[in-house]
Amino acid sequence: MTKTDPILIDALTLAYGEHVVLNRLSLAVPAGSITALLGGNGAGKSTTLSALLGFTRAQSGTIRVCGIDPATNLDETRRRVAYLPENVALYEHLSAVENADYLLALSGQRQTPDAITEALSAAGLQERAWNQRLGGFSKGMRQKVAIAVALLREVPVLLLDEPTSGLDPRATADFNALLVAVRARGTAVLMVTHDLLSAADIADRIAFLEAGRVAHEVIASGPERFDVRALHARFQTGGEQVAA
Ligand SMILES: Nc1ncnc2c1ncn2[C@@H]1O[C@H](COP(=O)(O)OP(=O)(O)OP(=O)(O)O)[C@@H](O)[C@H]1O
Repeated sequence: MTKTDPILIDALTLAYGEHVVLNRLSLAVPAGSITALLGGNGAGKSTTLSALLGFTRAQSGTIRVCGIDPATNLDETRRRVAYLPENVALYEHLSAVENADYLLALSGQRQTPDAITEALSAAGLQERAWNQRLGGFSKGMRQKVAIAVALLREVPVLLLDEPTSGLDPRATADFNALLVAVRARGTAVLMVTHDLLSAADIADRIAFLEAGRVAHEVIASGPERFDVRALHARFQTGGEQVAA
């Protein structure tokens, strides 16, 4: 953990009423890296994202997005963050290009039509879909529009909540390839997921959230990838047997 990491959480405690969800949670995501945040249902993964987005306030501890406290400087934080929820919210009656144009305008980061189609292409959306209304789009196609907008915004921080849930293996592989490209641009990526295969394939670090804090963290070393069976076993036993 260094002070310059774009995502920095230190000793964060967050409770809903009496229910302590995050208990002195510490987590850092360096620039140009992907961290997968794993944990059982209700472990506090989405709450962590919510705190980073400034939607939910912690009781104590430190949270910084590119050095900015989301709790006190929401606008500056959101300018630096792209967030993909599990079900991306886009405008059904607008085309892919119009959605991108409108969302970029909302964030004050408008781009030329050429730049938009280039980003949709880079995100893997086929040209025939660029000017179609979103009504008939699959979940994978919607994710591509959303990630194209994130690419165009050139944000230093990307937060994802279960991005591959409901995607078929091919769409998942395509999406993961996009995340790898986003990482190569220097973005800090924090991905909440139950998809152990994707985490093993693309994450640089995997953090296990238990009892409101990171109970275990594994870091990929060189070309070695994580062992999916060992990640799975971690969920079964809560043991310490995960190796990179
Ligand atoms: N707005 C809220 N008010 C009260 N309790 C909440 C609120 N949001 C979440 N919680 C509770 O906080 C705990 C953590 O929820 P959270 O959604 O962060 O878990 P999660 O790890 O993302 O779970 P899942 O894998 O099921 O999505 C849960 O017990 C949940 O019921």
